[in-house]
Amino acid sequence: MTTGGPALACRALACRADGRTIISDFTLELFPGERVALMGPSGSGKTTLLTTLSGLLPPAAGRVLVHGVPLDAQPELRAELALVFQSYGLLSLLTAAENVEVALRAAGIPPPEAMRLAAEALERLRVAKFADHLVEELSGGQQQRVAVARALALRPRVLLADEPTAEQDPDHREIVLDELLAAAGQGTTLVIATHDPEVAERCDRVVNLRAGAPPRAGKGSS
Ligand SMILES: Nc1ncnc2c1ncn2[C@@H]1O[C@H](COP(=O)(O)OP(=O)(O)OP(=O)(O)O)[C@@H](O)[C@H]1O
Repeated sequence: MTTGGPALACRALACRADGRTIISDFTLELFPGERVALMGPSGSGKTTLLTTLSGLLPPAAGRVLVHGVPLDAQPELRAELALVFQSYGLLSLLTAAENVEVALRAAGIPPPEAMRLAAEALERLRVAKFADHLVEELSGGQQQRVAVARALALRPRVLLADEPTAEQDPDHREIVLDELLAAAGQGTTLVIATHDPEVAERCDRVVNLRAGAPPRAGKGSS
C-alpha cells in the first residue's frame, strides 16, 4: 500500500448508463482526510460518479485507483471504500442494529465487536433508540442516519456519501455532518454529493459537475 499519494483517484473516467455517456474524461485526486463536496444540478451524474468510484459500477473507460492501485485489478480494495446510498440501501426487514452489524461482520469483525461498534455508531447518529426497530418502521431521515452510521462504523479509508443530509431536519443535518467531518479528521477521505451550499461550505473544496455536458475536468471550484 502506497502512502503520501491520493487515497482515491480516477483518470480519464467515463461512465455510461442505459447506453448513454453520463461522465467522460473525468480526472480527480482525493487525498487522505480531504473533505470534498460534489455538486451539480440534478441529473449531472453525481450518483453515477460515486457509484463508479465505489467500484459498484464498472467504468466505461478509465480507471479508479485506490492508493494508486487499480480497483479493477484488485477488487478486494473495495473494502477500503464505503458508500452511503441516496436511497440508503438498507435491508428493510432487519433492524437498524442488524443492518450495521451485518456490514461489520461481512468486513470480518467478530460478532461481539460488531455489536459494540454498531451500538456506538447508532448512538452517535442519534438513532440508538431505534436500534431494535425494523428499518421499514423508521422514517426516511432515521433510515438515512442508520445508513450513515453503517458506513462510519466500517471506518473506511474513503467514504462516499450521496446526499447524506437530504432527509434531515436542521439539527440532525448538523449531527450527520459533524460525524462525517469527524471521520475526515481521523484520516478518512470524504466525498459528499450535495445540493446544499452550507454543506459544501464545510468541505475543503467543491467539485462541480456540469449539467447537460459530460465534465472534462475533476478540479472544481473551491
Ligand atoms: N440505471 C440508469 N439507467 C438509465 N439512466 C440512468 C441510470 N442511472 C442514471 N441514469 C441517468 O444518468 C443521469 C445522471 O443521473 P445521476 O443520478 O447520476 O445524477 P445526479 O447528479 O446524482 O442527480 P440528483 O441530484 O437528482 O440525485 C441522469 O440523466 C439519469 O437519468
